[in-house]
Amino acid sequence: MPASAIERLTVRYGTHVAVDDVSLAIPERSIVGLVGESGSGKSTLAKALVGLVPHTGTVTGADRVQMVFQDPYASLDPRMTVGASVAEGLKLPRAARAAEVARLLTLVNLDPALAGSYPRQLSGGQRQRVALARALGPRPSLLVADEITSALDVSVQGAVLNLIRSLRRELGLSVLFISHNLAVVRYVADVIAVMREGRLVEVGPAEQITSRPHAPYTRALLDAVPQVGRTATAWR
Ligand SMILES: Nc1ncnc2c1ncn2[C@@H]1O[C@H](COP(=O)(O)OP(=O)(O)OP(=O)(O)O)[C@@H](O)[C@H]1O
Repeated sequence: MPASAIERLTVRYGTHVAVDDVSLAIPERSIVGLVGESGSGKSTLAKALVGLVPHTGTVTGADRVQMVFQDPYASLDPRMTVGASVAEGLKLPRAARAAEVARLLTLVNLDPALAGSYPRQLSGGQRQRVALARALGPRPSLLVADEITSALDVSVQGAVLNLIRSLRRELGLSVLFISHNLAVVRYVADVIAVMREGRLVEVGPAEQITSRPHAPYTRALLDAVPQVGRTATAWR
């Protein structure tokens, strides 16, 4: 049984159909990469999955879902310490919170001493780790990561991708990983879904989609990333 399933999902903004009759399963403990150009409907699909936009069709298995966004600066309150931000979503007695915050920061490979820092004192990569620690607080079974490496320097993108893979392994998380960058998606995902103009063009194992795509559109996306292999190797 999949961790989460989207069936015949349609989202309209006025007369514009942003997501058009999309069905997609996210298997347990797997990372599904959703790739497509800007405006193809990826974020809208994610928002519908977590219940942020009205839609038709059904979504199952998204009751324990958390979402992380592109810009950690925007998602973290600049006036709150890292520790307070991470603690915010925890349903724990006050006395137990500090230990849990330290556990969560350690889980995302941050020094627990950073709990006393403010977002402005951290690098972009560290801020994105804090956003992840905050999302992991409520112990989600499904994580939706929407362009979470797009605002980061290439030099730290790989570390965040490796973190997503290790969180899946250690916590048994399922992940919907959204990016316009096929090289990034290929590195992190088990399954790749390709989206164009609100529709799914094709879905399959990452290896097949990136080596033997069926759709001409996927081939064009691949051709636009000539260094896929080399980039992925550089992140290891
Ligand atoms: N709140 C909104 N109101 C009206 N139209 C919207 C709204 N949000 C998105 N759209 C439109 O819906 C379509 C899909 O947008 P969406 O943001 O889901 O795409 P995306 O693939 O995530 O692209 P990007 O990576 O640029 O965010 C686009 O045509 C966009 O202009």
